[in-house]
Amino acid sequence: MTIVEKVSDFARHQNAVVMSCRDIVARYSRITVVSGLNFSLRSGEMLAILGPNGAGKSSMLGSIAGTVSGSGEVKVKNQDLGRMNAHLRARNGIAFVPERRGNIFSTMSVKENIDVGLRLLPPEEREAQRDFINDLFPILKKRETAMAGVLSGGEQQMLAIGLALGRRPDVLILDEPSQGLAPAVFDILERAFAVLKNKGLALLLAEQNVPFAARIADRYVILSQGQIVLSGGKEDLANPKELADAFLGKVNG
Ligand SMILES: Nc1ncnc2c1ncn2[C@@H]1O[C@H](COP(=O)(O)OP(=O)(O)OP(=O)(O)O)[C@@H](O)[C@H]1O
Repeated sequence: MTIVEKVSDFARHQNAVVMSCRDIVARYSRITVVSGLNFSLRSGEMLAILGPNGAGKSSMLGSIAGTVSGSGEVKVKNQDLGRMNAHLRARNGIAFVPERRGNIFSTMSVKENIDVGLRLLPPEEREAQRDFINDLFPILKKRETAMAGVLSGGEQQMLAIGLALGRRPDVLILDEPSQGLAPAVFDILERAFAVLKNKGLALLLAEQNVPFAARIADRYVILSQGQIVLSGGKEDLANPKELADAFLGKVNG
């Protein structure tokens, strides 16, 4: 491949739709809390799902990742994962970092946690992916023998993301990664997300922290009572306070 072909191949790859979701529904028993959500996500793009407590962000992400009951089409690279369980969705390109780093194993070491993520990769590819994760978050290498449960909140969040990246996903779904973290950690996460976007990952982020989302997201939707009430792009995200005010106004009626 010539350099020109390589560059245009990269550009094509950057623009490709990686995930498309249609008619996403989330429910608990017979109560529907999210319905009729439609969106798509391109390679190298981050979509932020904004909204207050109880808007349905976690339920929406859970329905897409397969951890919350629901329905809808969840296409990743043109394969519909919508009827698969969470485990199969994970094998087919979706990595999910739940709220409060709920995917990490606190009584296992940092290295053992990363091993859990890597186990779905062919053995010969695991060390390169481990190196990638350690380059993204060097603290994970430094603390590899520490128990996950003794890490700081920020370190745990990095581990949760590192674990999720182990299987080299196409889509990384993050539920409020900034929650409870020191602002210094925001910088580390922002840099890491930029690297992941450059690599062509598609990122779906639920956040209540609008200024944090505005630093890294390319587009946003605002969720209220389980429905998208507003959507927009970088131009609105450049003014996170206005957006937060507008969305609180909207949500509050
Ligand atoms: N396990 C559950 N059983 C029943 N209802 C639930 C359950 N989890 C969430 N809900 C309800 O679903 C609705 C959406 O909640 P969800 O947690 O998805 O919102 P959210 O936007 O993620 O808010 P938060 O930021 O507080 O997590 C709320 O009315 C909530 O009470």
